[in-house]
Amino acid sequence: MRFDVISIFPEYLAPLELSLIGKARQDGLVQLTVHDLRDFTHDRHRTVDDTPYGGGAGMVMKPEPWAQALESLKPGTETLEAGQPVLVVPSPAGEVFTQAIAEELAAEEHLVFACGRYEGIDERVLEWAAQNYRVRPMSLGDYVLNGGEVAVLAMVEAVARLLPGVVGNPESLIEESHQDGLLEYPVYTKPSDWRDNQVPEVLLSGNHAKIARFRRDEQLRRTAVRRPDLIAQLSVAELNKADLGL
Ligand SMILES: Nc1ncccc1[N+](=O)[O-]
Repeated sequence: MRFDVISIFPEYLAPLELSLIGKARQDGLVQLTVHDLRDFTHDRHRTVDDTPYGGGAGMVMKPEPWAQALESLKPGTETLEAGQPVLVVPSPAGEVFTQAIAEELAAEEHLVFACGRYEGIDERVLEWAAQNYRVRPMSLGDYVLNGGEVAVLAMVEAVARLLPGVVGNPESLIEESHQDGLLEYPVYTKPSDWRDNQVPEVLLSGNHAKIARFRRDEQLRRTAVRRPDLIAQLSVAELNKADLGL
C-alpha cells in the first residue's frame, strides 16, 4: 500500500521510520513518502501562505503549491479498478476518524495526506482536487492542533498496522478496543500477587468459557462506565447477557 504525505514540516513525520511502521517500510509492505510542500514553490522565500480574504487573524495556505504537489503524485494514472486515491485532509472540521474508517482506508491502494498549517488550506484546493481524488476531511477529535502532522502520525499508524504482515501476530488485532464496538478488557501478567494486589481468580482457573465471559463482562462494564455513548449502539440482548455489576 502506498502512502504519500505532504507537509511543510516533513521532519514531523520522522517517527514513521521507527518500530513496526518503519519495519513494514523496510520490508516493502508499505511505501511511504513524505513531500515538502515548499518544494512546489518557486519564489525566493518559498512562500506557502498569505493573508485571508475577508480579513481575520492568521494566514491561509496558498492554493498553487498544493495543486502542484498533488499533481506531482500523478493521480488519475491509477488503474481504473484501483480507483482514485483518497486524499485525507486532517482538520478539526472533518469527519471524526474511527477504527471503522481505519479499516476502510486499509483496503485502499493509495492514500495521500495533506497536512494543513496556519488557518488551513484555501478551500478551492479541496474542490479542485476532487477531480482526481476522493477528498476526505478527517478529524482526530474535537480539539484544535497546530496542524495536520500529529493527526497523520496517528492515522497512518492506525491504518498501516491493519495491513497483512505489519503486526507480528494478527491475533493481536482481534479483541482490541473498538473492534466490536466495545472497549477492550483489562489485561494482567505475572506475578499473580503483586504488592498484595491479586489477579482476578477466574483468569487463573483455566476455565476458558468463564474467562471469555469475564472478559466480555469487563468490556461491557468498562464501556458503560467510560463510554456510555458506545453502549447506546449495543443490542439489548448483548447487554442482558452481561453481568455489569454496576
Ligand atoms: N484537531 C485538529 N486540529 C488541527 C488540525 C487537524 C486536526 N485533526 O484532528 O485532524
